Amino acid sequence: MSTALHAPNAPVTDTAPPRLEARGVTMRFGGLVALKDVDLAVGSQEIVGLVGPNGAGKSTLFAVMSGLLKPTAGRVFMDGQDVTGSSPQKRAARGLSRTFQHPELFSSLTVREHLVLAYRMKNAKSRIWTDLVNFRGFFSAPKTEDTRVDELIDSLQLGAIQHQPAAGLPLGSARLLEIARALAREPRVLMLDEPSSGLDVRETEEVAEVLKAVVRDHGVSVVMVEHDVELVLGMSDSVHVLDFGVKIAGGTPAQVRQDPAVRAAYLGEEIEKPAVQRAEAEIEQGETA
Ligand SMILES: Nc1ncnc2c1ncn2[C@@H]1O[C@H](COP(=O)(O)OP(=O)(O)OP(=O)(O)O)[C@@H](O)[C@H]1O
Repeated sequence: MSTALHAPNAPVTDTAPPRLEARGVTMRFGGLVALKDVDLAVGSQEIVGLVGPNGAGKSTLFAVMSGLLKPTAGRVFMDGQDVTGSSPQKRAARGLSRTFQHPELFSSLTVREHLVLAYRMKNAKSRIWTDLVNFRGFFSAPKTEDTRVDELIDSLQLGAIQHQPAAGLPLGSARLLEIARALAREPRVLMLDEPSSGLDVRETEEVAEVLKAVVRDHGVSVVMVEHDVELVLGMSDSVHVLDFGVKIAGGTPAQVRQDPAVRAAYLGEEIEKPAVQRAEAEIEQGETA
């Protein structure tokens, strides 16, 4: 069964500023330039993929955008508001939610309880502590909370395991739970750190399908760091490629797939030699023969 979810975000017109934007971001760690003058924008209900070889600067850009790191230069904006100096908590209050590469779940709480807790963090903070000492007071939840949690469980296809404790969940389910938990906070932008890490092909496909449905049903924007290039190219509206801290390409998956610099630097393919170079090489070979 699939329940239509109410989109928590008001529709945004085409002229609206990006939901999340990095502008001219440079990050230095001592003498090392981890990011150099990088731009990246995440529009309304857009899926944006960020890829690049190891050490390219993806995690650093993620940290700058989520507020864990303050850039050496450049700015970060949410809906046109400068949030460069804002903490991760303040950005969360503005509608930024993120997952981590290694799901950080409470082993004894059930799948459903994780979502109830996350929902209350956003909507009813004062109830969290009374419920925790009130013998699983989670069960006396108000209707709107139940409805919202049911919607998330349905949307992320967690129904069959909703009463299981997080301990012992397969990694694919744990990742879906992490995404559901991030969505329970009703974000405008969801940042995903390696959503397919450690998953097999079937689980990766499942996560990709669920993510596409999430964007459609929740009206949320997604930006993800991901090593699985095919996954990113297959599901993103736009893809950005970092190499040695520099953004070497950005565009639609088709544009990025064809980009010679990406193919050379990232996909390990040689750029086809221009005709002149080929001719020169042939002459050289002829002379030495
Ligand atoms: N806190 C730090 N202090 C010093 N150098 C750092 C720090 N964080 C990252 N770096 C360096 O910055 C560069 C970019 O690292 P980053 O982790 O952002 O790359 P990445 O693209 O996420 O790599 P990976 O795919 O391996 O996770 C690397 O050379 C890394 O060693």
